[in-house]
Amino acid sequence: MRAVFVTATDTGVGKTFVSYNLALTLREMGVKVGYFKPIETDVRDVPSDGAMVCSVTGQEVEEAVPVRFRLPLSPYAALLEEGGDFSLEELYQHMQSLLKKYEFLIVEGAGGIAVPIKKGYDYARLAKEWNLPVLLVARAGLGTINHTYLSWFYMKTQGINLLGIIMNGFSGKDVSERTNPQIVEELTGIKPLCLPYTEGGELPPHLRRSLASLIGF
Ligand SMILES: Nc1ncnc2c1ncn2[C@@H]1O[C@H](COP(=O)(O)OP(=O)(O)OP(=O)(O)O)[C@@H](O)[C@H]1O
Ligand SMILES: C[C@H](N)[C@H](N)CCCCCC(=O)O
Ligand SMILES: [Mg+2]
Repeated sequence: MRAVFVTATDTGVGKTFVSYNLALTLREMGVKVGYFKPIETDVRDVPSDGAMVCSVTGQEVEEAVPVRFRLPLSPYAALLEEGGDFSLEELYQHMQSLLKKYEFLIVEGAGGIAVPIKKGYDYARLAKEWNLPVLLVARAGLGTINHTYLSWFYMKTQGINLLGIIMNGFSGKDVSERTNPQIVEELTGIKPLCLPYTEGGELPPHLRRSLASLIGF
């Protein structure tokens, strides 16, 4: 496996947090790791997701995030609102060039797995057509059962290779956190990796190693 697609049950769930910690771990393991966020929205000057993970991989943000939009929207909505266009084929070719340059590539979506990139084309279709195995990031607390199950079920219908489910941001303040992991496992058959809310954004080494083991390192 030379790449992974990091998706989520929604926006703001921790895809970049997970990508950052994965990149850190692979770099520490001596792996030449790259990051690719094909499209980033909500960009004023420098793409924040790209800047965050490129601070670890050492890439130019321009290489990691080729398509940017200003408004905080899905890529498709941003196209409708801001105009312009981009080629999915060119983005795929860019990924191929990055796969030649790096030993492992972390690819991040925008928002959740069903977010539209163009009319009739969402991130599930991109992951499938780009032949990328997937990590699903989910929230830890109340509401995550529904979101996680729906995302898992949708990916199953699309024939996506789901490597793991990461439940992210355990705070100990939400009573549902006690049972959510068990219920998600019962519903999906996948034992989730549970990550705590972590000030500063860098997980402790043992949890970063658990993350890396999900992608075979
Ligand atoms: N486990 C965590 N501990 C502490 N802060 C976290 C954790 N996970 C995510 N965050 C913070 O929550 C916010 C949202 O996380 P993140 O940016 O990774 O979401 P995302 O899924 O990448 O969102 P988008 O769809 O915009 O790409 C960020 O400020 C991030 O630093
Ligand atoms: C702007 C945000 N940070 C993400 N990049 C895009 C989230 C799109 C969500 C679309 C939706 O699910 O309604
Ligand atoms: Mg992100």
